[in-house]
Amino acid sequence: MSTLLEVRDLVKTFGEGETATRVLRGLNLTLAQGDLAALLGPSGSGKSTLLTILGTLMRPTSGSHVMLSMDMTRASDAELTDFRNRHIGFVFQFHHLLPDFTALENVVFPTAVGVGRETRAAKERGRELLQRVGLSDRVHFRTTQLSGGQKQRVAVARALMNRPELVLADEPTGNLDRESAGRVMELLKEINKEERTTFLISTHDEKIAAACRRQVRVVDGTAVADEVSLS
Ligand SMILES: Nc1ncnc2c1ncn2[C@@H]1O[C@H](COP(=O)(O)OP(=O)(O)OP(=O)(O)O)[C@@H](O)[C@H]1O
Repeated sequence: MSTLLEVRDLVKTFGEGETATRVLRGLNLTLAQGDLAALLGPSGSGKSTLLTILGTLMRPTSGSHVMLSMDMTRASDAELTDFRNRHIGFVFQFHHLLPDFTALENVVFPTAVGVGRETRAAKERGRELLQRVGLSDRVHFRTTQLSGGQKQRVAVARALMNRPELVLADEPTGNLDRESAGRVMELLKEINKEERTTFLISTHDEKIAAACRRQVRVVDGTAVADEVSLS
């Protein structure tokens, strides 16, 4: 399998001097194209920090970060923004949908920001994605008219809008009941299989982690213990 991204000796320190907190302490991780990986670790171990760096939303203090053969540590802010829009999707614990907009408008939004308007092709893709996540009958519903699980499925559709190679999900099921959580996880698995989209999913839920092919554990911000499940 070809390598999608690699970080080596990744260090992230917040603050300076006596109050400095060293969160990531030389972390190594390689993701292959098509990986479906859970990111586990105790609260405060640095999972969100790692996802934020991999999403190019924050720079590491030191270490290397290469994705799709591009050296992220040498890229300008504008290059990072462009790269992020093209290649990375995000799903968060809280859906972060725009409340006054419909499901379709929320899904199309990332593209609309990129090109300055909602093209017909973008709307078509948005509709297809909403159908894919099982919400074809909710296309024109506003965010406020959707259940928690439905909102999170809209957020998954939105993350896929620009056909990203990598989707970073930070506790995507953390706010959902067990049944909705299971359904969202099933959906991520199907998309991973069908489109070979790579997923890195941070979770405290061992059941969600077990549904992934890889389990990556952050231990003391230092080592990453990696277990590849056989199922
Ligand atoms: N901007 C910041 N400034 C200072 N410290 C920070 C900042 N962001 C995170 N931290 C610290 O870094 C550590 C790791 O936080 P992070 O959110 O990455 O952990 P996590 O593993 O995602 O935790 P959880 O499972 O609870 O979400 C915490 O001790 C946190 O206080």
